[in-house]
Amino acid sequence: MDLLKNMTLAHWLLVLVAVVGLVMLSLVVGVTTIEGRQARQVAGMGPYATPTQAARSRVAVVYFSRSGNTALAARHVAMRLDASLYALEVPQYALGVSGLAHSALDAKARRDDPAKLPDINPLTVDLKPFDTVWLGSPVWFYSPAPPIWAFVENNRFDGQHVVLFNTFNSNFGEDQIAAFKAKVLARGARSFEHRHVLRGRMTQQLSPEDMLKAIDLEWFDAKARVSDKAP
Ligand SMILES: Cc1cc2nc3c(=O)[nH]c(=O)nc-3n(C[C@H](O)[C@H](O)[C@H](O)COP(=O)(O)O)c2cc1C
Repeated sequence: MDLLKNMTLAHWLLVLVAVVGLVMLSLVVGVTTIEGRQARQVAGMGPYATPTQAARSRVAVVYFSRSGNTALAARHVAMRLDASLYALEVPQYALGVSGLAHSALDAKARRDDPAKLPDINPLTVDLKPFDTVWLGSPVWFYSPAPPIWAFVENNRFDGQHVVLFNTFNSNFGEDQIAAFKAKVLARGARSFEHRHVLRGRMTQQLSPEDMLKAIDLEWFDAKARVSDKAP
């Protein structure tokens, strides 16, 4: 009791800072633990290899994924469309606390200054053989994640139909999708569509199987878009 009575405002502020710090730390550790578990869960699902030149369609699927969910969606789309599949790698966004921090900081930086884009590998893909290009990305800070913006910045889509697809937990900004569409059209695309799958907040998310069911239903079956597969 004496200890409490003798505490000054500075002491209380220190306690507050320590408590806030601990809460933040446990949040970050919680998020990275869940992300790691999910990534391991989806890693082996839906294996897909691009078909040989003769068999493949005129559809490409290019995607970035940090914790594997967009990658699973991309493999699924590619499988349905006999598409060529390309993954964009950004090592500094790897799973873990450091990767999470880099992801968040870079997403914020790009929102503040659209020219701030990360290095992606590959930087370019030969898209000439394709009529339709699907671009996949998680949503970070209400916008497609920086790597897919970097891909659009460094590639052309002349005369192509581009489909942006996103996995996300809760919300994205229509203004960000409109800006992405404008960028894709400015890089030569003839048309643009947006498809998305809501996974739900971290503690109550769709299972990977249910996410794929939602994709089948909402992106393919319900709308039965005829433009997906090249003739
Ligand atoms: C840095 C960061 C920011 C995020 N911001 C959002 C957001 O603004 N809205 C949202 O719905 N989900 C957000 N998410 C969640 C991801 O979009 C979601 O978990 C996505 O499915 C992950 O895809 P991936 O497994 O392919 O990386 C964010 C995730 C990270 C790591």
